[in-house]
Amino acid sequence: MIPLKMADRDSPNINVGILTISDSCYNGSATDRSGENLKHLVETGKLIKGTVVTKDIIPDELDQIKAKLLHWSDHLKLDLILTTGGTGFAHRDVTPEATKAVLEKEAMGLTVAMLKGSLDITPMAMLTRLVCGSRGSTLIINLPGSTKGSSECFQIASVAIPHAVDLLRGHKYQVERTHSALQAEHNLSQQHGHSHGHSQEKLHSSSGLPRSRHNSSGHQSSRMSPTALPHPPLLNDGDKGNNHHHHHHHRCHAHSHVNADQVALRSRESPYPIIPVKQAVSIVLESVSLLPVEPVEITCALGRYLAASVYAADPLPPFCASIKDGYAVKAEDGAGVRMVYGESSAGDVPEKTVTSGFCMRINTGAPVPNGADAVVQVEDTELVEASVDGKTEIQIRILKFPTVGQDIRPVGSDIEKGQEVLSVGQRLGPSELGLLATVGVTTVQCYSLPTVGVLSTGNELVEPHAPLTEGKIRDSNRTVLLAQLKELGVPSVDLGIARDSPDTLLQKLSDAMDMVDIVVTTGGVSMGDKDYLKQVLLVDLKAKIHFARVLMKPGKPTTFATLEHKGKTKIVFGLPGNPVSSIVTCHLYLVPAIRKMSGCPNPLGTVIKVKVDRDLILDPRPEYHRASLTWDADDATPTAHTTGNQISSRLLSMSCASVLMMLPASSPGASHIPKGALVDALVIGPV
Ligand SMILES: Nc1nc2c(c(=O)[nH]1)N[C@H]1C(S)=C(S)[C@@H](COP(=O)(O)OP(=O)(O)OC[C@H]3O[C@@H](n4cnc5c(N)ncnc54)[C@H](O)[C@@H]3O)O[C@H]1N2
Ligand code: MOO
Ligand SMILES: [Mg+2]
Repeated sequence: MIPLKMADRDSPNINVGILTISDSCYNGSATDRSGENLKHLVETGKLIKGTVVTKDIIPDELDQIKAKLLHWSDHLKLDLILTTGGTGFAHRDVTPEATKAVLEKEAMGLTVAMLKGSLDITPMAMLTRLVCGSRGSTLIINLPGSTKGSSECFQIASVAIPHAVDLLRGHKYQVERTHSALQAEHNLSQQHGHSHGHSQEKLHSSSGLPRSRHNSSGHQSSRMSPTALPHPPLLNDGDKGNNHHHHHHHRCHAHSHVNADQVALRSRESPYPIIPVKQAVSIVLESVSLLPVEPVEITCALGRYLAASVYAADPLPPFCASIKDGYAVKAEDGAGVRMVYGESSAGDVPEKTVTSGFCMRINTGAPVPNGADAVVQVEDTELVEASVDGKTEIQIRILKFPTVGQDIRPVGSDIEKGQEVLSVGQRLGPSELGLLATVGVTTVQCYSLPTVGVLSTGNELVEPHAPLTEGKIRDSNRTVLLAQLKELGVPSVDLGIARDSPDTLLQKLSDAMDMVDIVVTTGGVSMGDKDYLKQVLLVDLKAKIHFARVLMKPGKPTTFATLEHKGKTKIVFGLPGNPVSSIVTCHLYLVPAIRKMSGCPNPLGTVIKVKVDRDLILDPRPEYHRASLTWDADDATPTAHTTGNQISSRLLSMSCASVLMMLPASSPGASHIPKGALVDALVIGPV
């Protein structure tokens, strides 16, 4: 029996590619059971803590195998490639040969361990020709083609994989440290040196480290120079309203290991499966956790969620209080004439007692004097006799027979002593803050708020105030997202604009990780050769990409990742760059995530039924169609008015939109929604 080793929870996440090499699987005459099984084994996390970043099936062709291995190791910078198939003695079996051709270092130990383990199971194992080794920081392991054989061998190898991956990564950092030192030295000698870009180029040659063919951007440069940390951007307090500043002209000292120059080799199909919105939302909500509890002053607590119930220490009212302006009487005296004997006004303590035949003038909120058991409102009385100067009443007549307790609030009738007035998970709106004030609780335990960094990406972007030169457009996404965060009351950090370069992205993201819990980027997540975000997340930041495509319109390339930074889990939302796509996905994923982290027990937005005001043609993807609402006087259901052309670049389609109509995907039987039909709509703004 092969011992099963559980994946170490603290070990780093391993980015895995699974390559099935088989003519018959490739041409469809066989199903790829082995590849699917390996994927499953990785995903269950029992053997290694890994993510299957990509999976492919190719024929037993030497050149194709080599090209794929090169691409996955040099371009995708995977930690681990598992191949299955093509390792036998058949004429077409060339996987070991292709693997050998790309390896820089062979790992005989892995091969021998797998062979030994397999021989214990079947002597036929002696016919396998598995090759293992490393290329750059990628570990490549050949596994047999059979499901049983490949899973047995993978189990054996898995014991050593995390450590091997660590070593391969560690090697990289060690070289990086050398480079950092060289760069620091270089910076000193240059004093006020030129552009960092040039100095780095120079360093590559002066460091004496080779710039090899397949590691052109790989092993010889620093991730971050310790000598020139950029200024931190401004932290915006959720409710301070100063969130439109950021630092320009960051000097970029990070060096990404993403290979940016192999455009021709980029994937032509996204390796990420398209998942339904519901699943994407679940993944997001499962991946984020409640933030720690902190004491919050009542003056800063608007919009926060309570982490501890609040109880009343005193009853309210604390004394029997009058509900009306009138006279405190003894009910048993009935209607008729009374002598007016003094006054109880709010804030004072009545000194006299009401006795039979007497009453006391009283105001709303004033304590009911001893002896009185009812209040008669002034409207139900008439004046019988006033003092000569008209300043006081001497006698009045009660016109209606009073009942005991009439117009009196007994002690604790609004809030009992010890009563729970606010419970865990409640959002502190204005009224809830009032309750806190009422019960005299000026500091409450609330869940902390996440700090959210907002980064725009794109070479085409300029600041809204900057002149528009040719080929440029103004960055609107950042303004929208920062405003959205302000509306939610969460602190934000304006991370500015990142150029479409892996180095800049890495720099901005690395800087952000120290400052924020969540980074929201827009742009650079689709299929373009300059869409680097996912690669930087995977390769440089060792992030786990939970999903990168969602079946929705707009918002298809929405990307969600988590990464470990200094012992904390950081959340990254890579929203699509199209202005409408970024807003819609912000409402669907970011806002619920923020709500959950801040302690909101039901983080999903409100969905209502709306009536469509015209025929709507359905899209092949489920669509989030923007609309404004009106109400007809005699109809409880609002009518939804489309905001017009729904193309995801058209920001005007968001203007005045208070709901996103959630239209289903078209199907052969249903191509449109008829005028007057009811559809679900997510409320996204004031209605
Ligand atoms: N070959 C494919 N191309 C595209 C696909 C696809 O599946 N295959 N998906 C399309 C979809 S859907 C979307 S949405 C976009 C998403 O693109 P990215 O997230 O990579 O964003 P960019 O390419 O950087 O920009 C897209 C678009 O948005 C404008 N933009 C970007 N940032 C801003 C900003 N801050 N303010 C205003 N406008 C911004 C940018 O100029 C582009 O026009 O990809 C499709 N392509
Ligand atoms: O899905 Mo993209 O978001 O069309 O616009
Ligand atoms: Mg793009």
